[in-house]
Amino acid sequence: MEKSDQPMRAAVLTDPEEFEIEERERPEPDADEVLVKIRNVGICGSDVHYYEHGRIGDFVVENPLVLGHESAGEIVETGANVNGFEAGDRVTLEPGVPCRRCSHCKRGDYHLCPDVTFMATPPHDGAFSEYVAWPTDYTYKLPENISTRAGALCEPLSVGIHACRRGNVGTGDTVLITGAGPIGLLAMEAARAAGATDVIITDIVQSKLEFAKERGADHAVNVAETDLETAINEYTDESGADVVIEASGAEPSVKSTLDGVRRGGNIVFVGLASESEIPLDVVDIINNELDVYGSFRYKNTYSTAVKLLADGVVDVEGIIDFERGLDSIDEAFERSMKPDVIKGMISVDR
Ligand SMILES: NC(=O)c1ccc[n+]([C@@H]2O[C@H](COP(=O)([O-])OP(=O)(O)OC[C@H]3O[C@@H](n4cnc5c(N)ncnc54)[C@H](O)[C@@H]3O)[C@@H](O)[C@H]2O)c1
Ligand SMILES: C[C@@H](O)[C@H](N)C(=O)O
Repeated sequence: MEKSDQPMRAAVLTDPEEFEIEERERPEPDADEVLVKIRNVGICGSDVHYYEHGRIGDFVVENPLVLGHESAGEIVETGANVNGFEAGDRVTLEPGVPCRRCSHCKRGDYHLCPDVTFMATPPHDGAFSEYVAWPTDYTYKLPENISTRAGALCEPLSVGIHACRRGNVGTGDTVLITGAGPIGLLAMEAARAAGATDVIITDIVQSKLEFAKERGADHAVNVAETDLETAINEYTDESGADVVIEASGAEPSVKSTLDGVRRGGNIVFVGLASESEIPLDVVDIINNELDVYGSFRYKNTYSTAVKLLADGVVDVEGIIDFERGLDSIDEAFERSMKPDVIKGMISVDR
């Protein structure tokens, strides 16, 4: 067991586009918590957004903040009441911890808890640091065959799994995924795991579409050059996709979901558009009896993500473009802003 009276290093966002590596007190695990030595943390688009703009909507970085919510590492200490976990266990951390008492939590919709503490969402610190103390009920063991790099990406995979569950993706389905970023690509993995036999993916960056095809998309449509409806009609014998998962957050893409879905099909909105009000043809939704779902974060997906990874049903590590140590976090964030980059990974003890 490591000594817990030593300080730790953390990358702290002190100003827009400025990290400082600070020495901080190492957290003490509470009775129901484990202390985790963080190994890997993925860089998410929301981290990059806070880095660039200092805010996402109503969430404003008012005080220095540790970013990072896609994390995995190794337990080094356990709280007094902890059972079932021990030092040396490699784990992934679900970043949202709810109150466990409100009506949403009690209904099982803990991801909708208004008092959730979500890593790297102001004012709560995230995981770009050497240690994090975390409650065991939001901590998941990684079997031997899952790396902590992959374990960290249980987070965006969870977003994909939840979106597929919301859209009821099933065996033999044709799924249209708009946006081939990390969320779109991992939604594709989740859709395949749920039984989708045909996946059509769109983007406006050709290299991302080529990458999506290498990763198994049946068709990749560059919607900057090709009309989506025409392409979908061609690939689905005029019927449309059973499920559309909007994972770009781009306004034209949000609108085009109605062109891609079949009559009676499902649309799942995952991507967060910069404009929250986007006109959609309600008569079209009624006449075609479409089911339209919002998909917010996830619930009860981490165990599934770990099982899918352990069984080799999904791949997440393949989306990592580059890996950097904590000291190179500025460079990693600058690089993550380039449009052809999919996923940067911080390896804390690199
Ligand atoms: N609902 C949730 O819980 C949740 C969770 C995580 C992320 N998100 C959101 O999901 C979206 C995707 O996340 P990401 O990390 O993959 O982002 P990303 O920016 O890496 O990927 C978005 C992709 O969409 C592409 N794109 C842009 N315009 C397009 C268009 N008109 N048609 C098709 N593709 C287009 C971009 O080129 C990019 O490849 C973001 O809006 C993010 O904020 C939502
Ligand atoms: C769910 C998570 O990946 C997302 N970026 C959020 O902050 O809500």
